[in-house]
Amino acid sequence: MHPELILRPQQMKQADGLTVASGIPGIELMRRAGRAVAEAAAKMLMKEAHVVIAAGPGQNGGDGFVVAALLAGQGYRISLGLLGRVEQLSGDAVLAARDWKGPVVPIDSLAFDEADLIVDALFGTGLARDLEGVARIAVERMNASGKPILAVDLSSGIDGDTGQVRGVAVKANRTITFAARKPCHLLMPGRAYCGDVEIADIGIARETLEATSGRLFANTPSLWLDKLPRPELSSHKYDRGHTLVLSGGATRTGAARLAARAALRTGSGLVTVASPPEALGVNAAHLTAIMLRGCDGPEGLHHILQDERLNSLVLGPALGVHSGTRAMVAVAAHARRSLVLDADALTSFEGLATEVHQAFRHAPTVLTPHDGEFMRLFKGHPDIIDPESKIERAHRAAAYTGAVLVLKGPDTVIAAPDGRAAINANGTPYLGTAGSGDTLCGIIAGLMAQGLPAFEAACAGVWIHGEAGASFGPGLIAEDLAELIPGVLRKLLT
Ligand SMILES: NC(=O)C1=CN([C@@H]2O[C@H](COP(=O)(O)OP(=O)(O)OC[C@H]3O[C@@H](n4cnc5c(N)ncnc54)[C@H](O)[C@@H]3O)[C@@H](O)[C@H]2O)[C@@H](O)CC1
Ligand SMILES: Nc1ncnc2c1ncn2[C@@H]1O[C@H](COP(=O)(O)OP(=O)(O)O)[C@@H](O)[C@H]1O
Ligand SMILES: [K+]
Repeated sequence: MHPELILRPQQMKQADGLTVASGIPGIELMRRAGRAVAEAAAKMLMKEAHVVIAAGPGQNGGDGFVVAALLAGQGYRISLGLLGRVEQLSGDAVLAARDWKGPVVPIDSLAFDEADLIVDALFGTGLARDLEGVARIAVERMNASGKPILAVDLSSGIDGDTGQVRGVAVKANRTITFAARKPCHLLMPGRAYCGDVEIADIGIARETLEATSGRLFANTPSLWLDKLPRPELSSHKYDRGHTLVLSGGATRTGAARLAARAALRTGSGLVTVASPPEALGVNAAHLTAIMLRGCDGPEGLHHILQDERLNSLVLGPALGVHSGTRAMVAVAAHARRSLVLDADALTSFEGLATEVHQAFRHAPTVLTPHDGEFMRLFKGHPDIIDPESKIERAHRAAAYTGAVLVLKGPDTVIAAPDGRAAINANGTPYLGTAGSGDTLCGIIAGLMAQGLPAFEAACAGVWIHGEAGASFGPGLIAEDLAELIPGVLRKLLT
């Protein structure tokens, strides 16, 4: 299985162009695109149903004309409204419009609430500004109709690159996109606006997509499954790594134990919680398979790390926001072990991002901020926090720090300093529960302990975490997550 490539709108345009240059005319691509949409529409419809098609001024509108002609040929009743005038069409849309022999009405005279199905062919990847005036009203009327909506390529009003709403956007039930998904199909809120997304093959070769894509992927197992650790017959626990998780003080120990248990469940051969002296008692009372060591501040950590077998560290959950935590991070980075930094380890650097500039380029390091932690860490760095694209923000932060960035949320983006990135979409809102992020740290560290490189460990960790949460659903608490990991791994590995 190849990893699923995600193409940004500009790259898709380039892939279209290369395909045309290779001998497939643009109108042929458009006919194939329209046919895929018409087939999907037909499956949603009863005989002689009424289909209302909203066509835009560009090539997305051209697809709409193809759909109209094909569905009319199959006996469906078609109303087609155009934003703009037929004489203003350009490119392949001119040819597509000629295939449609029925009337073309102004878009504001379409009766969306009389439709059995609305086909949204207003805008696709060429959306260039916020929707206003007639276009905006048309989208608002489509949404208000309550009728099922099938979007062509993407929901009109959604920015293909960022997934953001440009003024207003169509709430589609389904989307048929072409050749590859675009970032907006995975990033929020675009993912919610596009509904169920299906990729239609219109004859653009995999090599063409590879040549134009910028190493952006959907985070699915095909991206990392071949690298997932599988213990060999002869292997013992010392071959499977040793994860060290730093605990907070006596009243803040749960986060470390959640991470530690997740690392153990993910297959780290050994896991140790390193605890401040005053919290040893409470940690001891709650740990069984996981080992425990006293660790007094940065010097304590430095001392423990003399043991070379400790090859993967988690620092941050409930560690406290202060200079001591910054000093621990410095010790850990200097020790050049695999490292996951989260929560307080990130927030302790609020406004001090220059201290982590290129700090992590020497060893596999993963930073796992949610949006709030990200904004705090990179405060004063508009070049990193201002881009509208979440992918761009993660890319820039990864390049700045030398670490793999896991920018969390319903659309977690994982970006490596070398330019690779993946968008995750398998989670569930039930993962938004106290301690869920601590568990994620443990999964990623546990995978790195077993030798997975940082980017693959981060991607696999985010996916496994998402899958575990989704398999449980309502009532999920962080304690459940570690216990759900074996079920997810079993499906992946057998
Ligand atoms: N041969 C081709 O060119 C193919 C094109 N395809 C379709 O073409 C689409 C991309 O076509 P385009 O690049 O023409 O882009 P779009 O059709 O998405 O939109 C561009 C048009 O909308 C106008 N526009 C942009 N933002 C606007 C706004 N806010 N309000 C009003 N007007 C606005 C632009 O001036 C331009 O006329 C894809 O999404 C896909 O559906 C597919 O059929 C595959 C083949
Ligand atoms: N709506 C959602 N859909 C999918 N995943 C989510 C959603 N909300 C939160 N998550 C995930 O849950 C985890 C929460 O982590 P975090 O915010 O650090 O919580 P905590 O600090 O309480 O552990 C992250 O992995 C995040 O991606
Ligand atoms: K559309």
